[in-house]
Amino acid sequence: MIKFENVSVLYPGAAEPALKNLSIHFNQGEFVCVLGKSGAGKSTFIRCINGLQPVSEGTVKWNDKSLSEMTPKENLEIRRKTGMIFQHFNLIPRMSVVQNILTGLFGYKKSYENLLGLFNSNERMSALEAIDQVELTVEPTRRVENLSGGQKQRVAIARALIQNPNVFLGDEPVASLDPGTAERIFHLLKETHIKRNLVSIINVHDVGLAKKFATRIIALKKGRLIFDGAPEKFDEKLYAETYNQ
Ligand SMILES: Nc1ncnc2c1ncn2[C@@H]1O[C@H](COP(=O)(O)OP(=O)(O)OP(=O)(O)O)[C@@H](O)[C@H]1O
Repeated sequence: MIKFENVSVLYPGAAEPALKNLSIHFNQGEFVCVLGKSGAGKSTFIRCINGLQPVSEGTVKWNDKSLSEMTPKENLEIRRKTGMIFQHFNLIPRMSVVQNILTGLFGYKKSYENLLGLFNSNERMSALEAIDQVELTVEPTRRVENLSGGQKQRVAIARALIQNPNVFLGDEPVASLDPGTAERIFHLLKETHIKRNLVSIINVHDVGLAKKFATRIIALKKGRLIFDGAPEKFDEKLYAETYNQ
C-alpha cells in the first residue's frame, strides 16, 4: 500500500543525507515500530510517508501512485487519511478537549469554516464518540492545558481518529510519558489499529514496547535500513548494532 523506492533525503547544508537509498513497503494491517538512535532518520522517514517531508531522490508511492505525481487534491486526501501522533501532542493548550479533537476535521472543511470554528452537530457527535473510543474520562469542555500527558495523548489520538484515517503515523508518541502510561497508550493504539485495519508506523525509543506490540520492526542507522523483520528476530546483537556508534 505504501512503498518507498530508493528514497534519499538531504537537508540543505547537511554533509550526509538523513535517509539513504531506502526501499521498503508496507501493507494494510501491519503495525510497524521504527527503531534507531537519535539522529538515525526516524522522524524524517515518518514525515516522508505522507509527503510532509519532500524526498531528494527516489519515490514514495501510495497504492502504486507516486506522491510527487499526485494532484494537490490527491495529496490533500493522503494527508486526510493519515492520522499523526507526536511526542509533544501538538494540541492547542487554551482550547478544550472537544475543540482540539474537531481540529482533526480541518482537512475536510473550507478554510473560512475552520477560522470561524464552525462544526455541525454530527461532527460534534463524532468528537464525543472519539472521546469514548480513547476512554478519556475528562469533561469534553475542559482545556487541554490542564490534562496529564497520558490524557493529552488520548486527545491527540481522538483527533487522529476523527479524520477516519487508514494510516497512523507516530513520531515518538510515548516519549514524554511514564512507562505505565506509555504502555497503556500503545495498547490503545494497537487496539484501534486492529479495529480499523490500519497501517500503523510508529517511531519508538523503547525496544520493549516495540517487541511487545509490533508485527514488524524496522531499524535505521545513519539513514540506512539495517533491520526489517519479525520482532522476535530483533536480538541483542541487532540491538547493539542499532544503538552503538
Ligand atoms: N530540518 C532539518 N534541517 C537540517 N537537518 C535536519 C533537519 N531535520 C533533521 N535533520 C538532521 O537529519 C538527521 C536525521 O534526523 P531525524 O530527526 O530524522 O532523526 P531521528 O532518528 O528522528 O532523531 P530523534 O530521535 O533525535 O528525533 C539528523 O542528523 C538531523 O540532525
